[in-house]
Amino acid sequence: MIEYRSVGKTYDDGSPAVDDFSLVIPSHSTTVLVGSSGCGKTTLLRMVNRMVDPTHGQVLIDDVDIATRGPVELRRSIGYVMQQAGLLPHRRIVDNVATPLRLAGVPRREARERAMDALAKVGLGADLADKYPRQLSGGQQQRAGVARGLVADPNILLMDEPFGAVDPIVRADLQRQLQTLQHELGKTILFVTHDIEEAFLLGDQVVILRKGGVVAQAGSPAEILAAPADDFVRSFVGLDKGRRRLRIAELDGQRVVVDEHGRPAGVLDPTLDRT
Ligand SMILES: Nc1ncnc2c1ncn2[C@@H]1O[C@H](COP(=O)(O)OP(=O)(O)OP(=O)(O)O)[C@@H](O)[C@H]1O
Repeated sequence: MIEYRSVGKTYDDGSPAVDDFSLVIPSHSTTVLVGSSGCGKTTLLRMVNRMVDPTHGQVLIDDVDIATRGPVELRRSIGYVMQQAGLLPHRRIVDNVATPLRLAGVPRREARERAMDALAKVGLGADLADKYPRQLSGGQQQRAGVARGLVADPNILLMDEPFGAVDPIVRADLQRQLQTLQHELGKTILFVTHDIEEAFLLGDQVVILRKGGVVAQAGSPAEILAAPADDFVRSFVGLDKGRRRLRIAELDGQRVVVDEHGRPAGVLDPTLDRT
């Protein structure tokens, strides 16, 4: 479990990126921080591995204040996947993925084997292992970034807009794969995005932020959609545009679900009630 207790961060230039933020992130589930650019998402994410130290308040992991832990040791115990993958250009993919293990003192041969396993887990073939990042597509590089985040088998995985820079089809593929991996691995994932669709797709808990890291609403996607806290949330999740307000209509004896404007969103499938 990760807990933010009344944390704030003011950078040296005096701008308060986060004012007063509290949140509990349950273990073995995915929490998504979502909000517009500059609302403090990255600042909050980086507080968990001490890339950013709060100006006030505490961050606890399993009830231990992480200010009492060495930043280097802490960082090695937490997986981190960033936008643009962040691979070192002059290192082969397998060596990039093995980096967290090598830094932790794992012998070269074992680190390579484990890196190969991690690459397979994210769907990258062994033929890509000895290539350099520039020889891979953007999506493949992101997969390698996820493999590097997972290679040391951390309990916590921080993901900062990891799929932000790839096209929508590749992005959907990466999202599906993360869902499958998480189903299997059950990590505690903290994921940052500005895309509400991605947040609803991946998040068990979704935290909608306003500027200054102010929580507009936190809850499951269903809770947020069923009872948006205010007009800001209603607009942020698209409830004001009619797209998410659905009703049942009959079409040739079939029951279909349509939006406010009558555009079809899907069919009602009674067999799903039993799953
Ligand atoms: N190192 C820094 N020094 C000074 N100000 C910073 C620094 N990092 C972030 N900020 C400021 O803090 C605020 C929050 O930034 P942060 O990157 O946490 O937001 P974000 O929601 O992740 O934004 P984005 O989606 O654009 O990455 C912004 O106003 C930003 O300019």
